[in-house]
Amino acid sequence: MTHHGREAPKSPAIPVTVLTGFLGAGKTTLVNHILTARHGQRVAVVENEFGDIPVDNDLVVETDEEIVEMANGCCLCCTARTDLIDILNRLARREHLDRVLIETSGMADPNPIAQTFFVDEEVASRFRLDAVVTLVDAGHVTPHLDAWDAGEHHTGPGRQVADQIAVADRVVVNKTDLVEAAELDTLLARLRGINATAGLVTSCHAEVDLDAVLGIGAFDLDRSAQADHRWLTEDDSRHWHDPEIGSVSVEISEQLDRAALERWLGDLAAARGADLYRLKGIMALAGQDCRYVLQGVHRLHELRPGAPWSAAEPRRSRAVFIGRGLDATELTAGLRACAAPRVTAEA
Ligand SMILES: Nc1nc2c(ncn2[C@@H]2O[C@H](COP(=O)(O)OP(=O)(O)OP(=O)(O)O)[C@@H](O)[C@H]2O)c(=O)[nH]1
Repeated sequence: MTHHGREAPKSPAIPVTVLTGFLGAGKTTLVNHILTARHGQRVAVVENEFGDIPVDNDLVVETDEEIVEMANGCCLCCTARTDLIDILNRLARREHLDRVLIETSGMADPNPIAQTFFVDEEVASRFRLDAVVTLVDAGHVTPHLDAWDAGEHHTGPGRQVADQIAVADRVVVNKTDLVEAAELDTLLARLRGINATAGLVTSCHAEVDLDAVLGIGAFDLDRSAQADHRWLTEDDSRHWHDPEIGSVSVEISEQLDRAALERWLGDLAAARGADLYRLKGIMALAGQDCRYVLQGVHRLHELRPGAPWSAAEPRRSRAVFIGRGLDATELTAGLRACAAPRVTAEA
């Protein structure tokens, strides 16, 4: 484009951080940590969901200056790379954008996402990939890595977990509160075995120094000797998902009884915890004026008060369950059975 016969000055490329990590590792927690830190930057967040009902955008903190864009549907890596290009090109037209964070779904292979920054010219001219940051759940990753080591390469999520660690420029080992020091040391050594070059940082509730995750410059041209050329070669054999892993979304209009919900969640965790990788939702509890945020990873879950319901908003509960061999009918019926008694009697 010319301006008064001269080349218009090119604005500097906007750095993009791809946040990846298995379900529940702490990606949204890290996004919120970054958004709420006092860095004075305008940050756009691109969220990708695994599940029919978008929940993640409700879990990301609301701030005035940041923009949240959604890329719904299946994994970004399978179907939505063109969506990502469209979103980025739209974002590029905005003024004052300092940085983009892409939070991938816990099931996504970050490889094709990162490739987008090299293969699409328009994107490449506006944005530069800063780094792939992989979150690891210190409390839950070990069984996945054990399965991977045991050769279960095609039957479990171990491959995704190992891939996400392998492609990282920085690994954030989160949830250190869930493990003893010795266990953490063993895990760190194991992670170095999978990826010897990525810097490792540990965190609790993803509270890391921003310098540890932003401005890494892993793909800078002047550091190209270190660049990982796997990004530039499309290899379909790496593009794999476990067919048994899926998501079940449930949306119900009845208000829920908190005690019944807690009881059901406890039973579900006991019976299906190993296969229930992730559980999250916005719950409408009877007698409460605010939404309740439900978060779960395997057998652990928490239900805590969130933002108040706005007057116009229907008080509905929405939940997404992600795991292996989940039974949609059973989950839907289970959640419905938690409806507060008064509402059940009217139904
Ligand atoms: N104990 C503990 N819990 C944590 C920590 N960090 C995050 N959590 C909790 O773990 C749950 C999952 O965290 P998220 O940030 O939503 O994880 P995520 O990777 O975005 O999850 P997906 O979107 O499902 O892939 C939430 O209940 C968090 O509050 C931590 O350091 N320790």
